[in-house]
Amino acid sequence: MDKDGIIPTVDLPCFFRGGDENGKKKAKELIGTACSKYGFFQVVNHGVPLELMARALELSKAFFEYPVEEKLKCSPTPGAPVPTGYLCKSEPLADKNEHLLMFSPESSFNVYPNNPPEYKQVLEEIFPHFTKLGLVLEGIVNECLGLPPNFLKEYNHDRSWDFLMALRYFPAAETEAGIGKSAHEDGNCITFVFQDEVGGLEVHHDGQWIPVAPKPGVLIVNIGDVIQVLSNDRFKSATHRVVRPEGRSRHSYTFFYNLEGEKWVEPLPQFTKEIGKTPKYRGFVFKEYLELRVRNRFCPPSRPEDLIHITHYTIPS
Ligand SMILES: O=C(O)CCC(=O)C(=O)O
Ligand SMILES: [Fe+2]
Repeated sequence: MDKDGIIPTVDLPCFFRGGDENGKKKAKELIGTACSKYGFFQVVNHGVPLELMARALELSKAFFEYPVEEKLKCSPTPGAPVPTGYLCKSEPLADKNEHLLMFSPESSFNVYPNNPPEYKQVLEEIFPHFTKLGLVLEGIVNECLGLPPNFLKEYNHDRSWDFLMALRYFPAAETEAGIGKSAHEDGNCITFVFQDEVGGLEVHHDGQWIPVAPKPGVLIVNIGDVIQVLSNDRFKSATHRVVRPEGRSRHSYTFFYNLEGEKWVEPLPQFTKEIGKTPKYRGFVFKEYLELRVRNRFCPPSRPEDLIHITHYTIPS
């Protein structure tokens, strides 16, 4: 975040069109600093077609307007790492939103709405653009962390746990706090977000909540807990939340560039013994952490301090 409260924006065309080594170097420097200071940045010229992003938002607005019976036709299939399809979160949960979730178009867990008729096709079309961008940004993060070439790509080679969510946040009433998604950190590797003109995403930095102003076509990128642990806190998984505005719905999409569930996560030797530092986390199997987080979301503990965060694995110093 600059002094004016705007999170850094990075232009990415050099990574898609090749050439321009100077542009690449500049973008990498910006991203490296943003990841260690804030855990958040924004990207433009990211390769995801802008008209597809706009169309996806339009279609999810139409979908979430349908009566609940229609939306429930797209109910979760059991067995997926996280429930796919349509899910509504409202009373008694603090977070008031509804979402539609899908894994990659090849996944047998996906359930799609029949209406609006074009929705499935647009979701299936946009998904691989995020996979591609995830790979590009993972490569940049790999370089910024000074890891051996392709280290993260090889470590995180299985794309079957990546998922995309279309979200609708209910309008807040005049008398309520209007939380749409409570303060949290993302548990995955890298997240992409795009939001409509309503806004509402906020990042916690230096004790303050900083709004991420909506800008059409811009993608917000944030580092998740897995990268924070691997890098032994070199890169930050920042706390963020969504505030619901009064009187109007807010729509967004999030793409979670994830990790396969059986993967072992622990601080890498490059950030511990090779530089004489102690690990800040004990190792864990990724899916165990994910399960604890899913349980948190659907059966929240009565005391907020009992919510599971990555600090669950912290080694006391
Ligand atoms: O809707 C948004 O803008 C962000 C949602 C979010 O933080 C999440 O799904 O983890
Ligand atoms: Fe998040």
